[in-house]
Amino acid sequence: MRIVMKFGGTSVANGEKIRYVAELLKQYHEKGNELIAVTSALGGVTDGLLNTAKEVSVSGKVSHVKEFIADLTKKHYDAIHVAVDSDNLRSVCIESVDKRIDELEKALIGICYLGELTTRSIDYISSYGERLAAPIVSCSICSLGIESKSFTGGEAGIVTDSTYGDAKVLEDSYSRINERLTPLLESGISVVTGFIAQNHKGIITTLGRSGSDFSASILGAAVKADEIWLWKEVHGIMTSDPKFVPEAKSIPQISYIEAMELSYFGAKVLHPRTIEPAIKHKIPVRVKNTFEPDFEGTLIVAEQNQIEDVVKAVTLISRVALINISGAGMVGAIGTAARVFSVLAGAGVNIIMISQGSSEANMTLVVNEEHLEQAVAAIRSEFSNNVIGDVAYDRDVCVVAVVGAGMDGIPGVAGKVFYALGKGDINVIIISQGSSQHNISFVVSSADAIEAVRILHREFELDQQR
Ligand SMILES: Nc1ncnc2c1ncn2[C@@H]1O[C@H](COP(=O)(O)OP(=O)(O)O)[C@@H](O)[C@H]1O
Ligand SMILES: N[C@@H](CC(=O)OP(=O)(O)O)C(=O)O
Repeated sequence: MRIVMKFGGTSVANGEKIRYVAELLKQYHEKGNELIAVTSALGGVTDGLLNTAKEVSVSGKVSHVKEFIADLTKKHYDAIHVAVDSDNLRSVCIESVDKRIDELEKALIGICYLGELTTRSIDYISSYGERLAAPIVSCSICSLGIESKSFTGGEAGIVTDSTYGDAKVLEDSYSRINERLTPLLESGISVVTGFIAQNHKGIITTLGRSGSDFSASILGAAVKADEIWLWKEVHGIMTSDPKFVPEAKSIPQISYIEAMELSYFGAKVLHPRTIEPAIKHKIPVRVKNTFEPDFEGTLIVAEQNQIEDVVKAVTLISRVALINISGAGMVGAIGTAARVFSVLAGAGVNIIMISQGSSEANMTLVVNEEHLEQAVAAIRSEFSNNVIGDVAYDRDVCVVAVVGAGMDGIPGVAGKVFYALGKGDINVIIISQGSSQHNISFVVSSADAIEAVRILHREFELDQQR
């Protein structure tokens, strides 16, 4: 089988884990599979890079850069010493890591002096997590006697537009990746950085946080893989986030559409755009636990399962905010909603949920918390003519969603959801159901959110073995 295997930050968190991953790849390689590995940054490194860049762009403290670089160097040197056996390979690996850390240090010091951090520089800085990880994973594979070379996403052929932080992949990437990586499949395992790509000028771009899943899917589609495997620290896609719902169970099979809805509604197990290239080329995606490789995990496929559960999972999106726009002037004022949407689009704000009562005197929107200030400012400036009386907001909210294609056309699901919440004394602030009928989502206060998820998980008996 031809498989693209992606390992997330928790799977390559340190030298021991990288070595384990290399051994896992070796086993699958020796069984006759053709493999491409996609690696994320060592756990926590991307956050560290971003936090440091933000901090020094304000404080201008070069000493802070030096401390961060010393820690980062130690973390990667430690990993190399454990993950790479031969002295020769170790020094090759250290040389490539040293070169990258040196570039990174210069860039961070530049940010200290400039005192500004553009979206382009954020992508450049955050790319170093994966750019430091890939040579270590590759050298670890080599030290087990298998040929391996590492590539950045751009070197592998992923070219995007210049929407830094959330770049869109250009269509010609697929044939370029195929030309560059397919000939290497027979001889060994190519290791490609997840998350990062480049624009047509060769400037680094990123595919959005947690974008390594998406990278794997792009590469899988390009080399016409039989399957794409995403290795994680969990038993696949589960009926809820096991961090909040310890009884959550692994879902053996799920459709592309359900997986997309789950990731859109906050299941952090999958980057929301991961499935797009897989759907286009009908490639099955497996989500597996790195540390229990014999457990089947979840298979994501085009077809629905024969025996459908009405609800497959309950998800939670935190770090969102609610905006309530109200005013008597909105009643019958044609085009108000269009103006709100267009002004928010212009301000780069993504709307997660919308609700408008038939009285038309108010409209409620849910946006990512980080977009709240720009959203409120944009709406206030657009409606200075008193159509809108007030723009209120609340940061203390979460979106909860029940997801499952089986609820399509089945009466009573919404009734069951809201009856159970009522019984549990959970106040629902707004409700939304898409016309796809694959989800019902609603907003509750942050204080109630985890309890709401647990209540629904029990109500739909998701804690029972399937
Ligand atoms: N429905 C869900 N199923 C499985 N994991 C979930 C779900 N919702 C949220 N998660 C979280 O997603 C994370 C996925 O595993 P992780 O190894 O961190 O992936 P990666 O390193 O690829 O980002 C877990 O930490 C888990 O808590
Ligand atoms: N390292 C990047 C990309 C990524 O996908 O990471 P992970 O696979 O650990 O979620 C991030 O933290 O966003």
